[in-house]
Amino acid sequence: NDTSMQHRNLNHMTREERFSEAMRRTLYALKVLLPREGWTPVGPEMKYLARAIKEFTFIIHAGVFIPCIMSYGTNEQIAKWFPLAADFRIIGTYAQTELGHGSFLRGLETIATYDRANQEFIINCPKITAMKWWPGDMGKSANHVLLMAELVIDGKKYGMHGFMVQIRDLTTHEPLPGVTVGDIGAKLSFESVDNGFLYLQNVRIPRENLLSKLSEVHPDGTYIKKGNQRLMYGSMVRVRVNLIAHEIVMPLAKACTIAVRYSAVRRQGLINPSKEEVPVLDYVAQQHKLLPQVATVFMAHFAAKQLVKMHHDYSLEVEKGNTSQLPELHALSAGMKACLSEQGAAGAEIVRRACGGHGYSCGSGLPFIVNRMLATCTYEGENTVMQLQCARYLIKCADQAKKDKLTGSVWYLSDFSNMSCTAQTFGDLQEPSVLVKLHERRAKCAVQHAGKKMQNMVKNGTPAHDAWNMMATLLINAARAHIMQYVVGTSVTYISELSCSASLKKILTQLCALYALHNINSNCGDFVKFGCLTSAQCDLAQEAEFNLLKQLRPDAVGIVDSFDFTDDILQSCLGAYDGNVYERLFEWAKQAPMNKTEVHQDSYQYLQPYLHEGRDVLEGRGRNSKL
Ligand SMILES: CCCCCCCCCCCCC/C=C/C(=O)SCCNC(=O)CCNC(=O)[C@H](O)C(C)(C)COP(=O)(O)OP(=O)(O)OC[C@H]1O[C@@H](n2cnc3c(N)ncnc32)[C@H](O)[C@@H]1OP(=O)(O)O
Ligand SMILES: Cc1cc2nc3c(=O)[nH]c(=O)nc-3n(C[C@H](O)[C@H](O)[C@H](O)COP(=O)(O)OP(=O)(O)OC[C@H]3O[C@@H](n4cnc5c(N)ncnc54)[C@H](O)[C@@H]3O)c2cc1C
Repeated sequence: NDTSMQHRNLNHMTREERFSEAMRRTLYALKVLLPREGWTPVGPEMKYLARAIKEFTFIIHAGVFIPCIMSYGTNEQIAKWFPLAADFRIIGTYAQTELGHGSFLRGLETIATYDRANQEFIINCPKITAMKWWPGDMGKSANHVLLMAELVIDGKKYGMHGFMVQIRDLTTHEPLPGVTVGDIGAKLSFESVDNGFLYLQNVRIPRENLLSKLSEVHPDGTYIKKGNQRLMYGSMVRVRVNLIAHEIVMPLAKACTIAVRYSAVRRQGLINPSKEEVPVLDYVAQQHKLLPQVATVFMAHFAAKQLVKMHHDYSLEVEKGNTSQLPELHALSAGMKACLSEQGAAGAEIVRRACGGHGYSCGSGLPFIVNRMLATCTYEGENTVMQLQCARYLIKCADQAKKDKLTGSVWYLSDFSNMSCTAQTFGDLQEPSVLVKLHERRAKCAVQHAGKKMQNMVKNGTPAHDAWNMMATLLINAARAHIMQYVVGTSVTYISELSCSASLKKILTQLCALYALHNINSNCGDFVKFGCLTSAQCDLAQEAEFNLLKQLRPDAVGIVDSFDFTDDILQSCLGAYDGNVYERLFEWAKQAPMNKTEVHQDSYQYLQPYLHEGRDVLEGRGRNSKL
């Protein structure tokens, strides 16, 4: 109810207005509105905030830069920079991606050369492709960066390290000497974020600005490794784990709320010719578009909770020096981020399209969500690259499964029990345990299939790296299959352990079965190819899905209402709680800047001569038409 937090209509604002409005609102919320324990905003307001603000600023500052200080800094460095960053007295970003490289980190070209005489690092972008490009909050907001650069001592390269680099004056906010920085221009979404470019030429920083939890450089230039160097990639793992809830589950839930509510209101066409027009939600085709996406919200939410818990447990172990969980966590977080962002972004577009013409209007609130979700497929690890990282781990585990009993998320790779499906009715295929087994078997076969193909190629003389490249599509499919079995399995477990009413558990179980069956029916080639299902059982799987659509239809609106988004959060003429779609659309359109005046003078000047000629002809004064 705080008017300072109410959204102005984003579609009627310029990019610069949105940039400064997001900054005003973010700072107001984080520094004025929210109770804080130390730096962390706490209490129910924080949860509301994460749902409420359509356009944050300082996502990277809060979500990446500060956590990196904690992960890569020594206690002294944390004591120095954390309080400043936590209180927004310095604004930072995570500057890793370059104009020439984003996925292949070993190809990054920015270098930090140690100058022993002055005990400083000299930072350089040796050529244009080395310029940092994309980091959020960097173009106009940040005055510091956590710069990921190649450490060089006496000509020897030591790999990517993190350096704290000040880029703007703390009084004037002007770029410092040797710093060229700015905004990279208009993007598909994130209009309020100043993703930036940063060109550094002979910028000097003190030796103490190398974040030294994992390695350090002594004054004489001696390099000391202090821990598992893979922990340098830790910030990306943490963001991948956290972004699923914030940037995939939440936006998809908003899109589903809008589309399901609108579909319950929008009447179009007849099912029974003798009856009146029906709400489009009565069409099974519409249910088939919307309800599996609603199910995805819940299943992704349950799986993400499990992954966050796994990351938390791993973090506690790392504090004790045990990094043994890192490979599995990296593979799972990379795979989950890739597969759920792919599903989420595709799902948001499916439900947008299901709203017809008005789904194409920004007044629906859907283009904003769809465009923003598309970015999740690219940032924090491009999806293909992430799926291949996941597959790399699975192939290794499949080899190990031949001699060891595996545990954790890959346990099923060493399960050699009979996994054939005995389902005789579509009801059998709605059973959670049957659906879990089917997904495990499909994943196991997909991993083994990809591995076998590569082994055969290598046996026939193909170099391993070429076999890997040529089988990439099978490896990506194996990664997807692995994640799907993880999502279905964790969701079934989560729901079974949930203490809630029987009616709620029934709905959640139906949604879980719908998610699993939709995945089976969308990938039935794999399920038949790997002997998981017969062709007749595939027919049953389709029947099972359609039956669930029918069962869930009466509760569809109630289910999305349970996401509890206010109208101000949704900012949607189609998804408002009162269902007054047409009045809201008309009101919204009238507020558009284009309608500030009845006549748009700038364009009228071009049209005027022709209109006047037309007027004269119609009033009998003009010359005949040239035509
Ligand atoms: C209010 C706040 C809320 C916060 C919520 C979050 C909101 C988020 C909003 C999001 C806003 C956008 C933010 C975007 C930020 C960014 O995009 S930051 C930049 C992201 N960039 C990347 O992710 C780069 C991706 N590339 C890589 O990670 C690496 O290049 C690679 C692909 C992994 C390859 O690296 P390389 O060193 O070449 O490795 P390999 O040879 O393939 O493997 C070597 C071994 O290392 C293991 N490994 C690789 N990565 C990791 C890791 N992250 N963790 C642990 N281990 C890793 C890999 O498995 C190999 O192991 P072995 O098989 O045992 O050899
Ligand atoms: C909205 C947004 C915000 C961002 N914020 C930040 C930030 O704050 N900080 C930051 O450092 N970066 C940020 N990034 C950059 C982001 O991390 C990179 O864009 C991302 O890692 C992808 O790298 P790339 O752009 O080099 O793509 P590329 O890797 O060049 O991808 C191009 C194509 O090559 C393919 N490809 C690449 N490598 C392989 C491979 N090994 N095998 C098979 N195919 C491959 C990819 O699949 C893709 O199809 C942001 C990006 C976006 C879009």
